[in-house]
Amino acid sequence: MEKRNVKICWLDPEKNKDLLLPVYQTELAAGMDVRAAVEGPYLLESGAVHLFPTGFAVAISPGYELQVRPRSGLAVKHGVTVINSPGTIDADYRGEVKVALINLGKMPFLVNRGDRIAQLVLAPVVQAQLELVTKLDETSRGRGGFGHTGL
Ligand SMILES: O=c1ccn([C@H]2C[C@H](O)[C@@H](COP(=O)(O)OP(=O)(O)OP(=O)(O)O)O2)c(=O)[nH]1
Repeated sequence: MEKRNVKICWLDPEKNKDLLLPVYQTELAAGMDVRAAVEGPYLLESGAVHLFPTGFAVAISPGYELQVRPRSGLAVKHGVTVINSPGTIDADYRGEVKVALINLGKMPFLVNRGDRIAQLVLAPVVQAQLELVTKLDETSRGRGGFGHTGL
């Protein structure tokens, strides 16, 4: 599989030396699991949103983004997901990578330091070059959308 360099650094290496870098759990996994750098256990109440630290920053190649996506196990078993999924880490961002979780489940969810809370997917990006025109070409769909073909 094609690999692309992503520079990563701990923001406070001394404080975070107990944490592991994001890792692909299987050979062909698309996402690297990312761990919570919370200082102690954090209880995410039902219905609550919290921005979790990861303790690291990255530098991605131009033309790529890192997407912050939910882990399906957390979503299905506990209703815990990434509220802005897929979160976008821009190639020019040098701040701490953060994970915004929401607890859509009925029970509070405990996040411990080092828990795998989301996954990061490196994805290519193409910027749109907008061309302002007065009329668009016609298509058979036209303006139909939002279920106009039926459910
Ligand atoms: O889940 C996320 C989403 C974003 N970011 C960081 C990296 C990203 O490059 C930056 C800005 O994200 P975005 O463009 O989605 O946020 P915004 O609300 O539009 O803020 P800004 O005005 O800073 O672009 O915040 C994260 O750490 N985690």
